[in-house]
This record gives sequence, structure tokens and C-alpha cells, in this order.
Amino acid sequence: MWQGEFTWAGGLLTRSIWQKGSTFALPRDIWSILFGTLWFLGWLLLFIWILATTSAVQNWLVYGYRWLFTPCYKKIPFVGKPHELSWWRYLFYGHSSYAAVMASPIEIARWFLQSKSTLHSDIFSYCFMFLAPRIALVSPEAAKHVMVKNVRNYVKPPMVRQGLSNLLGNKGILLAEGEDHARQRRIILPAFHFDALVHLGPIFRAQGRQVVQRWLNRSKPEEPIDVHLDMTQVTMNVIALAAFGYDPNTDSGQELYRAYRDIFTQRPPSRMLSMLFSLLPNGLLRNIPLSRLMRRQQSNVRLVKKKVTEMVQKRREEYEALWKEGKPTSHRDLLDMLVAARDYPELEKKSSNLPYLTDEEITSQALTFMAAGQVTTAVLLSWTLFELSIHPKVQEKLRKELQTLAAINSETSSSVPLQRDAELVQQLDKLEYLDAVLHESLRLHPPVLFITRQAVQDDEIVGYPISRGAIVNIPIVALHRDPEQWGSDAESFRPERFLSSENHNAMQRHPMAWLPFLYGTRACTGQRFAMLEAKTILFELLTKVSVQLQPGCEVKGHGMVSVPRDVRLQVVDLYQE
Ligand code: HEM
Repeated sequence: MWQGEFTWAGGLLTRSIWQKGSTFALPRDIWSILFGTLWFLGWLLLFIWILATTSAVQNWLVYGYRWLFTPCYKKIPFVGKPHELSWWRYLFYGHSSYAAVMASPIEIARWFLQSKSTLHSDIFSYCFMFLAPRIALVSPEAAKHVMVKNVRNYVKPPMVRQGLSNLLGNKGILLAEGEDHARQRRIILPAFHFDALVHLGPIFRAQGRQVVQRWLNRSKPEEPIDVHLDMTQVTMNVIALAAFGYDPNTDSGQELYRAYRDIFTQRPPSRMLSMLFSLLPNGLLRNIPLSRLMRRQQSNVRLVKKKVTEMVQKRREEYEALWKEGKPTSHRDLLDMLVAARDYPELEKKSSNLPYLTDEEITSQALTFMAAGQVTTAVLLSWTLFELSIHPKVQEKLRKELQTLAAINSETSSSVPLQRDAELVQQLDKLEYLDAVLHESLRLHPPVLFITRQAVQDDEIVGYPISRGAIVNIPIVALHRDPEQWGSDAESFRPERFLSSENHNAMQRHPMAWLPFLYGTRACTGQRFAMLEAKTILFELLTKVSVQLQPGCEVKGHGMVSVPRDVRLQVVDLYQE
């Protein structure tokens, strides 16, 4: 029916292909464009396929070489190919459908624990994508070796660094290693001291009150709330105010909030795409329509970086102006402290050992606090509210503890509002059941599911050799559900296990069996910040409302930071008339 030729770019037709007398009424140009586009897409797909296959073969050769010639892999038990996986899927995914974020957190935990029990070994090897070798450390003692005993020998591998540096820049504490890391940590730690943090009490309380007011003033109180959305907003506000004194209620603050939410709530298709597109050169990426999702992701990252850089620069200018005028500089928030640490030029000259932070480091640090401090705490609060919503007795017991404190506090606390808030935060920190509830929530739903490290030198972990370059993985989520440490009810939510009255159980447990913040010199610097924030916000919420899970609501975790998906809660006003 049709003859002739057309160019590959549909619109750029060189000659007509449609002969007169056709039974179809479509104009010639449309057919030409259609066939031209199909032709173009066909070649493009072939090109992508060739690139992806070449890259996969190259990966298989590199990783195959590592399996064969890295001595430790011959001595560590290997988990084997899952029989239900076809060879093709196995070659491509390895065990990552079970052991990485493509599975849900509970599936990940079960897979590691099952492999541990089948192999009768706390340490075993398995494959990541393209059969890349990994070593799992599934006991607190093995994890302790990497976190504490020989921490300097284990650094973040290039793949992890690349993922983090896209968002955080290259110079922050999370990516620093060795002496550089120790220097940055020395500077940052004082800002997270308990005495400094209780002064953030008014911010924590005000944000908690705002959420509960929003819940109570809804026009349709019977409609459920999306708890993770609200907790994301509240923790974003807290970190923006407490770390940077940045007003989240401005248009610009809202823009930042939306970009952050998008970055951290990537769903499986876009995660898969991120992985596939990472195989292609950047230039090619821009021309593929499918990469629109990825481009949105990149533009979100650019926006966050731009905003944080602006905040840092503004604060530095303010600080320098005060410094030049000889006026006292204030320490309102984390950013003040970072800027001050950088600006000790006189002292700096005297000793090169004195701490200081460069401009780039300050920006990276600020981005790190935003990323590390916001999403993780939102996840902690969302899972805790979810667990309380399905365990009404625990919720009631906790409410009693909080209400008792509220009653005491209203009688005895200071008449100065800011001081009163700081005092309350101090008292909240001493509540045993509140602490136990948060510990139990972090045990079952650790926001960071696992950490990955690469050995710098040959080493030995619990009697097994670890060769230089080997990549080890601590699956926190699996260690937290291991019946060997937590007993036969390891999968149940039971805060009582953390109470001192059940100390006999705790004595049998390894001191590092609970490790959501890690231990040692790489432990989370924001642990106290996160716990105080979560405690204060729960206090504000649970003394005013009760929460129940919306019937029929199926909740699953997903993503790098175990974001709970679709937690819909019904909120009941405790003082409703
Ligand atoms: C529930 C909340 C949180 C959890 C579960 C958590 C967990 C973690 C974990 C597991 C690490 C180690 C990551 C690694 O080395 O691969 C880490 C590091 C870090 N976290 Fe947190 N975090 C939380 C909240 C916060 C907050 C609120 C802040 C700051 C405001 C913060 C700041 C940091 C920083 C700066 C590091 C890097 C420490 C270093 O490398 O020396 N985190 N966090």
C-alpha cells in the first residue's frame, strides 16, 4: 500500500510515502510522522538495550573476577541461588529482590534471618545486582566489629557515596572518613548536647500543637488523616526552625518541603528507573522521554541544594557583619554553631589542629541535617502512631503516663513560657514507658534498614577472613527481629521488653542488639535530637486525641528509609463534648 522512504526523525520527512487512492483518509504527513517515530523509537530501544547489555556484561566480568579472586569469598558460606528465581532474573538481580529495598522491610528481615538459620552462620555471602558480592553480618557481635572494634577499616563504598553525595554534597560529616571525619564530628557534637537541645523544646511543642489543632479543626472530622504526610510536614518544620531558623510557612519553605517529600517518597517504578538510568550516559538520558521522572528528581535535588546554600550564605553574612562590628554573636540554632566554628581565623592561624569548617562543609553539613534529621524522625513518628493505633492498650497506658506528667507540670512549672517548655522536655526525657514505646517502634521499624561498608584492609570478623575491598552489610532490620536476641515474640510490638522491670531479658541480650542509630564513632549525632522531638510531639498529640487505624487499611514499608505507605488514621478528640 505504501512505498518510498522516510527519515528517522518523524517530522523531518524527505519524500512522500503515501500513494493516491488509499482507502485510509489520514493525511500523508501523519503516516510519515507515525512510521518515522516508530522507526526512531525502535533504534533507540536497540541502542539502550546494547548499552545496558554491554554494561551488564562488564559488571558480570568485574564481579565474577572478585568472586573468584577475592580470598574471603571461598571461606564464607554462600547462600546459593534461590530455586524459585530463573537464571535470567538471578543474573540480573542476584538476591536483591529479597535483600535490598526492592522488597519490603519485613521481607528483607525474614530473608536474612532465614538464610542465617539455613546456613547456621552469623555471616554469609550473597549477590547484589549483576551478581556483585556482598557479605551479610547477621549478629550484634559481627556488627560491633564494624561499628566499634575496627571502625576505621570500614568506609562507605563508592556506590553509597555517590548516591548520598548527589543530595548532600561531598564534604559533610556523613561522607567524611578518617581524620577529616573526626575533626567534623568534634565540631558538630556540642550542638547536640542535651543542655543545648532542651532549649529547642518550644519549637518541638509549638509544632506538635499545630498538627493537633489541624486535626481537631478539620471540616470533616470523620475522614481519616494520612499520618506520614503530616509527620513529614511537622519534622520538616522542626528541622527548618531548629537547625536554620528558617520559616517553613513561607512560599519558599513550602517549595522546599514539596521537593524533599518528592525525593524521599520515590515509589518502586521510579526507583527501578533510577537504577536502569544509572547505566546510561548522562547526555543520552536527557533525550529519553521516560527520564522525565528522573529529571524531576534531579531538579528537586538542585532546588534543595540552592535553598540550603542561600540559607548558609545569608547566615554567614549576618555573622560576619556582627563579627566585624565587634558585637556578640548568638547561638540560636545548629547553623549559628556551624558558621561560628568556621570563623575563627585568628585561632586557626595559631594551630592547624583547631577545628573549623569550610564553606562547602557548612553547606554539606546543613544538607545532612535536613536529610538525616527530617525523614528518619518522620518515619519514627509515623510507625509509632501506626503501632499505637493497632495496640489500644499500649496507647492508653502511654496516655496515662503523659497525662500524669501534664498535670504535675501545670502545677509546678515556671511561669515563663519558654522555660516551661524546656522543663517539660527535660521531664519527658525521664518517662520510662514513653522511652520504651519509642525503642520498640525503632526496633520493629528502624528507619535506616541496613548500612553498607567496604573493608580498607584485610581483616577478620567473628573468625571469618574479610579481604580488602570486600563489601559488608549490616541488616539492622533483621537484627532487630532476630528471635535469638528478642525471643519468640520478636515480631510483636511489646514496649514492656524495654522496661527495667523486665531487666532479666535485657541481660541475656547483646548490648548492641538494638542499633537503629549505630554505635561508636559513626553513630548518629542526632539521636537525642530525634528522641526529644518525637517524645514532645507524641506528648502534644496523645494528651489531646486518640488514634485508630482506618479499617481495611493495609500498611507496608518501602524505600531506603522504610517509609510507611498509606497509614490512614481516624482521630478522636479526647475532650469532645
Ligand atoms: C529516628 C531518627 C534517626 C535515625 C534512626 C538515624 C539513624 C542514623 C544512622 C543509622 C546513621 C549512620 C549512617 C551511616 O553511617 O551509614 C546516622 C548518621 C547521622 N545522623 Fe542520624 N538518625 C536519625 C535522626 C537524626 C537527626 C534528627 C539528625 C540531625 C538533626 C541526624 C544526624 C545524623 C548525622 C549528622 C549523621 C552522621 C554521623 C557520622 O557519620 O558521624 N540524625 N543516623
